[in-house]
Amino acid sequence: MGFGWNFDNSYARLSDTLYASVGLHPVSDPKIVIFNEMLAKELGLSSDELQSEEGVQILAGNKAPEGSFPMAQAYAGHQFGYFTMLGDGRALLYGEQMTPENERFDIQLKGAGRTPFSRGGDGRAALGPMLREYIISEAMHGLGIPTTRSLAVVSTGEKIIRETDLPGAILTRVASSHIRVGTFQYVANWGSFEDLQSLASYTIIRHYTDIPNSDNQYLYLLQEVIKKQAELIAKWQLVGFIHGVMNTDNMAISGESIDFGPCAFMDTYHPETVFSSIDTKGRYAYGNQPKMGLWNLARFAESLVPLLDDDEDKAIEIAQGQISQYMGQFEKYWLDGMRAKLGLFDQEDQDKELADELLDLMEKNQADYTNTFSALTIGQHEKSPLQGKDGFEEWLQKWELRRSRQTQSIEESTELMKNSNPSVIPRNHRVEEALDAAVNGDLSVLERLLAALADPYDYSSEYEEYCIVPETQKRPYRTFCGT
Ligand SMILES: Nc1ncnc2c1ncn2[C@@H]1O[C@H](COP(=O)(O)OP(=O)(O)OP(=O)(O)O)[C@@H](O)[C@H]1O
Ligand SMILES: [Mg+2]
Repeated sequence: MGFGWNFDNSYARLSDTLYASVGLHPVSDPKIVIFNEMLAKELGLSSDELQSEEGVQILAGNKAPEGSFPMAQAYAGHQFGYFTMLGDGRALLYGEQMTPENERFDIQLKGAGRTPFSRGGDGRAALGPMLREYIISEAMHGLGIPTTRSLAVVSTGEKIIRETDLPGAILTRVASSHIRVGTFQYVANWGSFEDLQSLASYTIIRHYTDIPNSDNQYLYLLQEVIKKQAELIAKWQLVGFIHGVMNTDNMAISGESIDFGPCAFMDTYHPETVFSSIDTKGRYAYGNQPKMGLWNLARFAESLVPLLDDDEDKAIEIAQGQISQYMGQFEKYWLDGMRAKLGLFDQEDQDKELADELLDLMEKNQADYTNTFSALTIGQHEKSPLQGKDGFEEWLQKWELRRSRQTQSIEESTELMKNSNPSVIPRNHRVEEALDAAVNGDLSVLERLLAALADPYDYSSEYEEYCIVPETQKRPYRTFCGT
């Protein structure tokens, strides 16, 4: 039956200032480590073929699939506030697969070798971090959060040199596109006005097709991207996800979460939580994510200025007007999500205060964020990390009174909570445990973790072990980037 490749490479039809076509850099002994059969099916691809000898060659970047157009995309970005030229330095885009449902997805290899944008890097990636991206992206998908996906990880059979020698690997990433805020920054800085116009028009056709008949479609694009990011970052906050490296090159215009380098889920609730070893100032701490989203969107708006009005002052004013909507939108998405987490269908003025009081209690008592909500969900308050803590009883009474004031039954409210509060998240110690075992050749731990993460709102006891917080963390959890 063949692989099922059905490429239509629209990005390659744009100006070649946007990308560099690249050759392949074969690896010596590629082997499949993990493969996502469900995703392959959605893409219209044959799992059997892709896992065959020839398929592995394709997933390793040793042989280009039929109809592909291997390229590295150009982009720039603000990294921890500093602007620089970047581009795919270790990623290779095969092209856009058209699915049986006629949807378009980028098929990209991460870790496929050097490109014209590699600067001093080797273009490679290590097995641990690629499996980590696989786990977290699939966990995000399970949680119902827009995200890039992972089709496969193959080991390369080659060592890569970091602080120590590490096994090399390549991730096949699937994304609705890889257009980033940094792509617009690149074109605004180094491309022509026509390049900017064509990238913006292309983005609208690819991601924002519902465009109304408007005089200024680029203004509409700005509006929609702001809304999508407000919604996305609210979702991150609601599950305690910390991206860790929210540089403008890691913000996708589609509204998908992208680049799961040093990310991690928060266990103990605290707004200042940071896991990334390089984020020494806490720029991308949990509580800063909404405003870093705003900062990035301001950079996006700046890139669009030439398209917003012929008069630059007027264009800047228009851009600022849009950017000023973001925080309000974020707060609305967040509060709507928080109401659902608390089993509330309707709205009362005091709801934000009720949620904030619960978060304060968690912060004061170093309570586990996920387990506090799941204990409320199943109504087993004796299991709550806040049980017996000062002020919790009073809070519970207030919450129960609030719940009883709505027309929906307690059963309906509980159902809403079950669909809004994950019982399973990829806890740091579980992710590390799965990675350790996988790097040492035992994939069973990873496979079980992935099965649990596929259905995180399932409150059956099958995966109970993933809800347990370790008694004491040996040392503060740290994640590392770019390895
Ligand atoms: N080993 C490497 N060799 C060459 N370039 C690299 C390497 N590691 C990272 N880069 C480049 O450094 C920049 C920033 O890296 P970052 O960690 O944000 O991205 P990434 O994880 O490689 O990719 P993505 O954002 O596509 O998930 C990117 O341009 C990336 O291509
Ligand atoms: Mg990146």
